[in-house]
Amino acid sequence: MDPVAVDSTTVCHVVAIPFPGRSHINPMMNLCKLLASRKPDILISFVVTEEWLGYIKSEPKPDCLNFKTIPNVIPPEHLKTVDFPAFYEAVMTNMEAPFEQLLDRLQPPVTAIIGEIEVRWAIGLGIRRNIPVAAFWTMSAKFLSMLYHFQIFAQDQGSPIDLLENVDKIPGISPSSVAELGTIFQRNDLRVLQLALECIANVPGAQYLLSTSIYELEPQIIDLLKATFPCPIYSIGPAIPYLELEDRSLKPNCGHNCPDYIKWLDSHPKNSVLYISFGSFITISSTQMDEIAAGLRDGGVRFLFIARGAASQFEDMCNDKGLVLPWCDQLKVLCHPSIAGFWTHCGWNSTMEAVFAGVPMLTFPHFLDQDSNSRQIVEDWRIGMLVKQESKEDNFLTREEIAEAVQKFMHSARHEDNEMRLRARELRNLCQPAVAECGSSATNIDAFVRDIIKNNC
Ligand SMILES: O=c1ccn([C@@H]2O[C@H](COP(=O)(O)OP(=O)(O)O[C@H]3O[C@H](CO)[C@@H](O)[C@H](O)[C@H]3O)[C@@H](O)[C@H]2O)c(=O)[nH]1
Repeated sequence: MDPVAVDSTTVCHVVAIPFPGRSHINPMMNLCKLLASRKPDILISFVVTEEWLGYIKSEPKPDCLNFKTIPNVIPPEHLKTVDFPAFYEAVMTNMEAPFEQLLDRLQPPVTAIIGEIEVRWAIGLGIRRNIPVAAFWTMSAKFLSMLYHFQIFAQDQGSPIDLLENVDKIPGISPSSVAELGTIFQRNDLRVLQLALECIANVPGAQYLLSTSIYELEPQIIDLLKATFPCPIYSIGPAIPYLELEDRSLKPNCGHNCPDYIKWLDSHPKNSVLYISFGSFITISSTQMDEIAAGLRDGGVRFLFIARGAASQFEDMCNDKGLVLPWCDQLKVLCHPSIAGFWTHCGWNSTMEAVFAGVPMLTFPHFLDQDSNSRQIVEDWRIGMLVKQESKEDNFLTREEIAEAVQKFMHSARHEDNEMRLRARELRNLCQPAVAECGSSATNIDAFVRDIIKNNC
């Protein structure tokens, strides 16, 4: 890595420490790019493991941002989902010491830390070292509020799952969200939830809280969080790569530099393609993947399917109807005019990208916050439909169910005057101005930069 160039205009040295995972590193990097775009003389050290540096070192980054590494003290990426609770635990326990040693070596001295909330030790370390911490949350404001109020309520009361069975009211949580918490506790590993609650319990020790939501999207919840936490809260979302949408090589009809999948999208009519991706983290069983492939074929809709490691297995199913790829530039795909809808697992980054692009969603939640995001999409914002009303144990879809669901969804999503599509456009028109000059998120980013410089640099 290049030594950091520090010149006389450097005013502030911020260290960013994301949770090691694509859907955490991406929004943290997007936040850093936003900070750099508003204040190019800020100095940012972006800390990842050596393994992660290998994945991201060639990605574009602002000049004021430098990658810094700690050793690979956690299990490798390819083993992450084999035992996620053990991976999560390792992040909580193994990364702090090497991070602190790195902190001692960084020059000029660090003036603020942007620490992801799920990196449990970041806030405590900041308190111990007298370095202010901005706690960074990569999920919805609603999910943060639910978990925070639940852990306050649950303190010293035994097993959370037993607690939820006998309660219909928890201060700060609406009765419908208490029911949602029940589903979340049933569907997820209790060790992971326990660790997530421990992380969230630390938030009141932070000097600042950065939310990747947009104020206009969750105004009441963000106001509730402001009344709950002692520190200032800045909703700066969406933390997605909208600054890069201007890249000519990924626009429709962009000529010879264009990736083949954008050319393929260019060749199809407006609102005609279903985009399918289940994020960077969850593993879909091979049996379920086979059903998805067969259901898409039988459903007869045009699709672009991101199958990650399994992509090569499904190429044969495509004929002239679809394209299967391991990965793509998701926001650019979602913003392409030929995309009619997005079949998603409801990760928060994907949700925000679809909202930003004004694309309706077919929801298929699996893990942690995804049930809650799905409810927001389908019930609160009315910009999507659930792929199947699943029972508590069964989140499996047959090919017949898939064929029927994608046909029904596409029938609605492709029509300009369909209510779900109109609502998605309305929400886009509410959210895109937030990132424009003087919009709520742009104003909050400026306020955050001003505050950390005024208070800490
Ligand atoms: O072909 C692809 C597919 C995905 N992505 C990106 O991968 C990320 C996926 O993130 P997300 O939609 O949040 O899904 P997960 O990877 O599953 O995210 C985990 O982390 C999120 C943030 O904490 C949680 O909301 C999710 O539930 C959790 O599974 C996004 O930045 C996408 O743009 C691509 O760039 N190309």
